[in-house]
Amino acid sequence: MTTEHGRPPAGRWHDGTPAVELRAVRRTYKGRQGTVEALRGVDLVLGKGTFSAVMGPSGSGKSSLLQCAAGLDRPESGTVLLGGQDITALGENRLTRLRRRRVGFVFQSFNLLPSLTVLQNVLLPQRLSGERQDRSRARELLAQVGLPDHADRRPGQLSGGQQQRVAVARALITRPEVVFADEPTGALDTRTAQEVLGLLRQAVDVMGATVVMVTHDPAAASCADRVLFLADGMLVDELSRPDARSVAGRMAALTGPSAGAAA
Ligand SMILES: Nc1ncnc2c1ncn2[C@@H]1O[C@H](COP(=O)(O)OP(=O)(O)OP(=O)(O)O)[C@@H](O)[C@H]1O
Repeated sequence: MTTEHGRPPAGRWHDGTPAVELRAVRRTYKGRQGTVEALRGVDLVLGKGTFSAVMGPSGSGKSSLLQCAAGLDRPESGTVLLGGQDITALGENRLTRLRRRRVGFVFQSFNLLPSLTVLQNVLLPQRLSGERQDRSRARELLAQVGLPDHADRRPGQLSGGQQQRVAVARALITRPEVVFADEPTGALDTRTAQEVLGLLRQAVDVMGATVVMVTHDPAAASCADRVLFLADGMLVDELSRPDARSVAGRMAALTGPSAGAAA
């Protein structure tokens, strides 16, 4: 796998099948300050084999959207479907099993286990879900993310960019239908960020995965097929085949002095 990414070969894997669907999803938080409506009725369909970026001002509901879509959190009301299956109707144990087998995660802070080797970290989702641990696939993925000789090292011996590559390999080990990435490049320098984005892009283009990525960075968002813009818990805009300049322009409209009017 190279780490370059260009424009997606549009629709190579995307046949119109929905990978993730949100229907009238609401999420509220009750706190001392009162009730916060983090998501106020979000409807969304993300096609199989597509790369979507989620952007919006701070507090607009991006993480809440990702958490609900990934089955890490439950909406107050509304429905979330993964591969056509209603995950909001599942009990905790079945939801956990489904997440482990069918969903991959990449976080800003890498979240590798320091006491495990790189190879063991990549195999962890299979170990947790009780599947056979496929060491040859793990080594293959490590080679694809550019770390063929790092399997026996510990995460602490790797750079931030290398750790995030391991996290991408780990996210892909179970051949998940959807990879959810929350600010995956937030802790990386520009060049390393581009390399990690290239790996996510290739997961879509080569493996047919569906990627959903929250980001604050217009350059990162421009690697996606589609950018969704949230404001005040609602989807207010979107861009297809984005470039960094147009993404930055839309964001400025949401965060600038007349943002209320734009949203
Ligand atoms: N656990 C919680 N308890 C109370 N309020 C919460 C909680 N989590 C999120 N919120 C509130 O819900 C709203 C949406 O939060 P969310 O984290 O989804 O936004 P975000 O767009 O991801 O923000 P950021 O870009 O700053 O990470 C915010 O007003 C936030 O304060």
